[in-house]
Amino acid sequence: MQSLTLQPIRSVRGAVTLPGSKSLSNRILLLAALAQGQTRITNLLDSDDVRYMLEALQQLGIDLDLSADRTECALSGAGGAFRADAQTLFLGNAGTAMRPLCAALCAGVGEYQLTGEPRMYERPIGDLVDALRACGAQIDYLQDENYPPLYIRASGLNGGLISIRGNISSQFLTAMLMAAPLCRDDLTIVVDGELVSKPYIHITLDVMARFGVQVDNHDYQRFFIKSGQKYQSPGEIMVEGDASSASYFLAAAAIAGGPVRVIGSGKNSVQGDARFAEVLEQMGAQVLWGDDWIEVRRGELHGVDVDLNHIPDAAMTIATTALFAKGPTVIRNVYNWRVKETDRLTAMATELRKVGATVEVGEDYIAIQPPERIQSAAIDTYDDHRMAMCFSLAALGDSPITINDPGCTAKTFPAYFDLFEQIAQR
Ligand SMILES: O=C(O)C1=C[C@@H](OP(=O)(O)O)[C@@H](O)[C@H](O)C1
Ligand SMILES: C=C(OP(=O)(O)O)C(=O)O
Repeated sequence: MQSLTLQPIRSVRGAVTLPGSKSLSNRILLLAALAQGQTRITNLLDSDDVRYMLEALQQLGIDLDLSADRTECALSGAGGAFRADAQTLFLGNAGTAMRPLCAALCAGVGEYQLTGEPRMYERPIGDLVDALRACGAQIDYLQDENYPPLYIRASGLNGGLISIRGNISSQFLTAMLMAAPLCRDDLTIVVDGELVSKPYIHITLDVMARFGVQVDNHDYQRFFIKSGQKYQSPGEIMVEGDASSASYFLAAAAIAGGPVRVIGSGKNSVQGDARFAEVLEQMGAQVLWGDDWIEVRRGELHGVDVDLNHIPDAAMTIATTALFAKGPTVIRNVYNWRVKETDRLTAMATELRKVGATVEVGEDYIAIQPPERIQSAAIDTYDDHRMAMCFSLAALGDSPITINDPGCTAKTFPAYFDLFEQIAQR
């Protein structure tokens, strides 16, 4: 396993053009594949998660033409649900491929095996499978009950009234919503209990609307989708910059100077993670907002006690920013950190302690008391891109920080460490 040692960084400054959003790239690709007409997608993210979606669509017979740098894609939609022969689709550890494809495939015809990396087999999918079975889907678990790999015998989905649990992942509801217009009848989806990561549902509804499908949204608790609506290509569509990827650069600016401007996501962003900058502001940073950019400068940072359920991915960046704040920081309501790329509550606590922080972890929160001085450490990343990226901030202290397996950023941001170096001043 390779490692990367970051020498201490004195300050940061500059502008970063963000790669395309993972959440938007995979939603747009899937809906373009289900739509009538050709879609030209620009600023597509080139990363492992998107590659798995692209490869799956090609295996499903979708004709697509990628530019040499893989950030532009012309795709001819199937004009409805997939009808393919038995296929094994390998989806890595991409939640945004596994969950939405599972539902979309059930809406069509064919037999499919959905597989992935070992960690994917530890990430639950039972709540989605239950909802799909309530619409008549035939899905079998090939190993453990409630987890991939899955075997799907697809013959279309019925409509009606179904409920879905939303307390583990919003991606289950996203998957049902995107498949809903393909159902034989109108579909009403009721969320059973709490819904986590709610802003991602806003992204889903926004992309569906751009492909011509209307959803009646009753306060994110009940959704009605009229059947017979067809996804229509919008012609050309540009992917917004990734707001979760922006968080590392903005946090670096809040800690060590700036200004740093991220370009591609701003006050008009459809992504909930753009609101990460509000948390930095609450901690004492100075934030400027443009339509499609955000700029941050250093402030005297102080710890905060915050519920970050709405921005679970960017919330990890607050955990390492807390190393530089005065006083403790508590991040609450992030139980589902435990079912993502790794158990992020445990991993975060272990690695924060290595650099000298005092950390308390509960079932759904983490409390971080920063150290007097950040200690040099070799950070394990647990095959979790966000562990690697958010711990790069620890190099803004005055000790070198080693990141083990920095290549794991390939999941969503292969060029991360190159861009981070470009804003670093030593
Ligand atoms: O829908 C999406 O694009 C995502 C939803 C979130 O997952 P959960 O809903 O499981 O929290 C987020 O963590 C993930 O990176 C992307
Ligand atoms: C949780 C994440 O990914 P996924 O889309 O696989 O759920 C993430 O990117 O932090």
